[in-house]
Amino acid sequence: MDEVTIQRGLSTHFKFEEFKSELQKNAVVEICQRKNDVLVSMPTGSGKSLCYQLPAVLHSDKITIVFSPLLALIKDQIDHLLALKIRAASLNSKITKPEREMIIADLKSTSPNTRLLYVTPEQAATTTFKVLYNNLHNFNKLAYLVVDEAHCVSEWGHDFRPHYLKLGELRDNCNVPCIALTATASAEVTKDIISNLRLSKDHRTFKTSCFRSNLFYDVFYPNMLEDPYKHLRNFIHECLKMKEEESLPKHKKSCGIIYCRTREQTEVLMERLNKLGIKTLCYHAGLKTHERLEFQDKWQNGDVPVICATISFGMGVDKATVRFVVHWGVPKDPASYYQESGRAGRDGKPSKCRVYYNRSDSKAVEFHLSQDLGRAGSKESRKKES
Ligand SMILES: Nc1ncnc2c1ncn2[C@@H]1O[C@H](COP(=O)(O)OP(=O)(O)OP(=O)(O)O)[C@@H](O)[C@H]1O
Repeated sequence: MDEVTIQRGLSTHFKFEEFKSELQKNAVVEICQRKNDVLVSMPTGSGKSLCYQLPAVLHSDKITIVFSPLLALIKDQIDHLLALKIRAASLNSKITKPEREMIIADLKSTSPNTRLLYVTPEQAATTTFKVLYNNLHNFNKLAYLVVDEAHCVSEWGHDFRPHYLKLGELRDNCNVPCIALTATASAEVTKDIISNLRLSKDHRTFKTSCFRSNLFYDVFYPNMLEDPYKHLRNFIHECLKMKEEESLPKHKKSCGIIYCRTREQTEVLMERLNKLGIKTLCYHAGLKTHERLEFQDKWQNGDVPVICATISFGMGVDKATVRFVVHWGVPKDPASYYQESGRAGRDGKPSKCRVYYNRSDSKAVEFHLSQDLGRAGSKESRKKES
């Protein structure tokens, strides 16, 4: 496939006049050739999804299967693609029987309209999926197998998911190129991705440093501050360029996320900030579904600029104008912190990431470290045994 066709596809289907980076372009061009397996390791917000979505759309006679870890993430991707009039679907427990039947009928037809099919690794392990997959493979209808958040295949990854390991089995006797994508892959994780997903020896890698030059990080100790809540309010004013008497930023889209460790913390902090004149909502798994959707919508539309959330908020949140990410308490581990703070500044503009770190948090850090060390130890001993 030539570069002119690819460039035209970028503007026709995705409405972008140029690639976000040279690396994004090179990855897309390589993937479009369908010759090799490809590993894409690029920072949060760098446009990894386009690396497989554009090639998937350009191979208009085939289907791309995307393995993705979370239904919320899948929903977000599908909504985005449907808005661009790209046929994408997902087989999961949340869809109705008629919807499922319609998707399967299309996938079984001689010329399916579906370009991208999203499934979780757990769904990929079901018999229904395997039958469908074999059928598509045998009739040469598959363009790519895409593994999003590929670090989940590795026990060294911060997000290890045992079902991800089984995805490698789908690649046995399969000649469809595999595209693995991740934002956070250490050398160990990269090794595991390559071996667990059985990437070919001559696979191509498109990797860039995880450094985000527009993000500015700092740490404050609440114990040493006169009033941590006012300190946070001043930080919000500064990041959103708000004056004290204003309750909304001038740029309606400017906003921020405050990650808290517990549901209760999100509510307490929301209340405090509202009292201090900052319009704030909360988001956690304890809210009713309709409340969660409503609150996320209000934040997404810019009606409320700040959201206090547990880490369940974030995966799939793709708002370009997040000007700050605060951790009200210590993050779980460095890789999670990179992912979560990476929600900031996706439009490339300067943005801030701040941790408010309590001395008591060090106990939580020690606990997580000892868990990680335990995991690393058991992995080493399993390696020795095998
Ligand atoms: N060529 C492009 N030009 C302009 N914007 C782009 C381009 N490609 C992607 N984007 C936009 O960049 C943003 C980030 O893209 P995407 O969600 O794919 O990032 P990501 O690398 O998957 O990040 P994460 O790992 O955090 O999920 C999206 O809003 C997307 O529409």
